[in-house]
Amino acid sequence: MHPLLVTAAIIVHEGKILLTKRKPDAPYPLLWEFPGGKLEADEHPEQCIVREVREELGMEVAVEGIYEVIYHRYPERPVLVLAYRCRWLAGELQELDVAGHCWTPPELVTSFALLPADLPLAERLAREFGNAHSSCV
Ligand SMILES: Nc1nc2c([nH]c(=O)n2[C@H]2C[C@H](O)[C@@H](COP(=O)(O)OP(=O)(O)OP(=O)(O)O)O2)c(=O)[nH]1
Ligand SMILES: [Mg+2]
Repeated sequence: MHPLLVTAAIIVHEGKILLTKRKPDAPYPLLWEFPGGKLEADEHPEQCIVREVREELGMEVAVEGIYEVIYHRYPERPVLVLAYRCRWLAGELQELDVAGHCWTPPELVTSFALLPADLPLAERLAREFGNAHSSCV
């Protein structure tokens, strides 16, 4: 089966990363994830992530670049998650279409009850951002 195409936003602000909680009535309820969602027909993935962050949180973001591409097999179907680094430009954060949010230090992302596809992403964030100030030789 072809994977579902999904975009996700890695938003780093003041050294913390934004995680959102999935709504109780969504698939995989109440798990934590990076804001984002499914690519629509004829939509560029970078437009998709900007739209999803706006719809879910009311925030305007700029896409800085691709961070990671994750292929994961869920029991129902595989997904291909395009995770983009994004910068918060404007707009107050509002929980418009999420059940909660948390700004978390990069090294703690792995301790959240995340969607399974996001684990490698969380580990990479902890490695690359978490010890950025203490691992220089
Ligand atoms: N948004 C998001 N989805 C993810 C992540 N990791 C991951 O496996 N997914 C999966 C879960 C879902 O199967 C799919 C995206 O679902 P979604 O529920 O966010 O899609 P959406 O925002 O378009 O929601 P809707 O319009 O169907 O309500 O991708 C992630 O970090 N962020
Ligand atoms: Mg979503």
